[in-house]
Amino acid sequence: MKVLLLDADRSLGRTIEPELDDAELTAASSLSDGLRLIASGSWDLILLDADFSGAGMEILGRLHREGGMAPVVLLSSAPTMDLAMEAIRQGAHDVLPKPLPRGRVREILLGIEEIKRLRPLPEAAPAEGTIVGASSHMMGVFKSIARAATSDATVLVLGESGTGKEMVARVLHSRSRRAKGPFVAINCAAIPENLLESELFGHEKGAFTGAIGRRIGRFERATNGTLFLDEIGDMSMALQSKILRAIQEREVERVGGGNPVSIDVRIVAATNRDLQQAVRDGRFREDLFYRLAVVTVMLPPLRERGVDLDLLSLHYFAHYAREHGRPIRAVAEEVFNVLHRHPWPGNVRQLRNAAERAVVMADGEILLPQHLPADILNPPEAAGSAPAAGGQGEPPLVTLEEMERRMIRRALRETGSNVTVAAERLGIHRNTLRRKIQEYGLGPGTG
Ligand SMILES: Nc1ncnc2c1ncn2[C@@H]1O[C@H](COP(=O)(O)OP(=O)(O)OP(=O)(O)O)[C@@H](O)[C@H]1O
Repeated sequence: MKVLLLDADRSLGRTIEPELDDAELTAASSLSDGLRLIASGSWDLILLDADFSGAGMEILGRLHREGGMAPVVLLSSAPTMDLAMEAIRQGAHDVLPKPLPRGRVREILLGIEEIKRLRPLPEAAPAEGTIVGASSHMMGVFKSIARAATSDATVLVLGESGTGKEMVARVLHSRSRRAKGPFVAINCAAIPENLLESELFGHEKGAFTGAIGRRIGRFERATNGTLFLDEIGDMSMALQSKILRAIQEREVERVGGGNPVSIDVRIVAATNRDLQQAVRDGRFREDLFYRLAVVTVMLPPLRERGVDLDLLSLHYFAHYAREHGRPIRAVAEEVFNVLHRHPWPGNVRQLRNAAERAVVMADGEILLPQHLPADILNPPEAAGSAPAAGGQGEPPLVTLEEMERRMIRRALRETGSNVTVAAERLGIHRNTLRRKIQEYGLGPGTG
């Protein structure tokens, strides 16, 4: 970064030098030098004394009119409200009193750097229901979906809450030969056990107290389509047997009913529980497990998906900017650093919610870290000291690849993107670091 200081007081340069880090300072103390330097260089920041040869405000106004790209910070040993307001009207980036408050110049430089490193929002929105992802794990998921969609095989979708299990079920349906048929979803954990059976299989009139008419169950309603059994791991053993029977025999019996009704339904089941452990513990029928898991799709938690976090957040920032009519056109790089530090226990659902809240808070064209919800800006793992190994408060495990990515981001941030120094601090050769920066897409301008 190149900083130009226009001030008659030559000692000011020495005062701010320690705050410049890697930035390069050029100073001018006379008007002619100042004007020549302004015209000659492309500056990242201009620090301009309001009294500079009696022409500070005039220079500011001229830079503004000429549409100079460098932000100008006006310095004044006697700042007043009128001066500050006039300076802002004339396009000043900021107004600082002299002597300069310690640390302010560094803050301004960091802010400029942050705003310069932006990622544009995608303009075109993918079709509703598109699963966003480009990580190698998600590529595997897409392949499984593509293969499974062309058959009637039962699919078991596994993953933590909010990882997109229902989305996968819907895509499986919409890409299958049953796409024109119904997609019927039922959350087995949300319906009380005594009602679940008649919800699934239906009941005849008078089957039990309150059964005033015949009711068609979800299995029957999904005929020629797909039945999505969500949270299947929470079902009682008795109902598990009935589901197994329905799948095996391809027919259901309504509660209190006589003749079995044949069904032509494709089953997709999902759970956020460890079903194999449930089988070992005797809480889930092994035969049903194998019936359901003809094809298994495993959705990784968001914190392990690396590049998907960036794609998903850009996707949802753009989505909500359109929905709420916000003119956001880009996102500051630091926003992604903050998002990558968060453990995302609620996975994509939580990210989606955070993205909407950030968009609503954003008041300009650029979405900045301060627009993110407070719980995301201050992740629990950053607070307090490291808990004992295996303790409850321990941050969740992430892949080594994700850990490496985070450490590289941090090293780059803390060294102002100085690859040589960052490589030294990471204990690797700078060529290795350059390669990794490319691999992870962390370089400036690489998006
Ligand atoms: N890969 C993705 N691309 C775009 N949006 C996604 C993706 N994964 C999840 N979402 C969004 O996140 C939210 C949660 O997804 P979904 O309901 O499919 O998760 P789930 O695993 O079924 O959750 P639960 O276990 O709590 O039922 C939805 O709003 C969905 O649109």
